[in-house]
Amino acid sequence: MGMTLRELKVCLLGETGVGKSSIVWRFVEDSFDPNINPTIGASFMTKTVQYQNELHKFLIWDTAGQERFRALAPMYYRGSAAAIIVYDITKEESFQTLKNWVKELRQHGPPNIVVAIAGNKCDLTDAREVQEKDAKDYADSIHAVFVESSAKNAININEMFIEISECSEPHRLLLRRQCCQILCLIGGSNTAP
Ligand SMILES: Nc1nc2c(ncn2[C@@H]2O[C@H](COP(=O)(O)OP(=O)(O)OP(=O)(O)O)[C@@H](O)[C@H]2O)c(=O)[nH]1
Repeated sequence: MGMTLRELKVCLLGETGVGKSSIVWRFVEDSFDPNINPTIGASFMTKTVQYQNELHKFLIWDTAGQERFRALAPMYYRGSAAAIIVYDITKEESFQTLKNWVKELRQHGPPNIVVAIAGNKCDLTDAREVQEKDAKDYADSIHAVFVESSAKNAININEMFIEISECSEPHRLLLRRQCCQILCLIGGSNTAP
């Protein structure tokens, strides 16, 4: 029996150096490079995982966090089903930048985009500047998925992508149902499947 394939376009946003590329690298290749270079423009990767008898194909756009690339971001978040906004738990300023990304997505992003907030580098607890509870409360207030992650130690990376996929699912099923109804109407039937 064939499996259903679901495609999900995901973009990563957040200040430079918070670990966006490292998160993608950990998810796609299950590896970590402490000397990874800053992203130029954006990079694209895909990964397909099997989850509950379905194949979930993630189409991942990793954007560059450096200010000079900021204007490019809309090209990547437009049309995305989900956005992972990353901050660094050891840099309070990166959490403020995250809030600006949330505002921008609300104003200019797709209306039903699933937002996930990742407090990355949670292996560096001694240098923590952002309290987990504060970030979680903020994420709850905007109905976002929230994890503290470590690309270095492979904490909550796979889990976050699966959660994003689960959150996106009802919307996608709803869309499919609407498509079916439209097709039935075109075909002259008034009974939706
Ligand atoms: N300790 C620790 N370091 C990390 C972690 N994730 C990333 N880093 C390090 O943080 C630095 C920046 O990581 P990147 O993945 O390049 O960050 P980025 O957000 O993609 O940066 P830009 O491409 O400039 O936007 C690198 O030295 C990484 O090795 C983590 O979970 N823990």
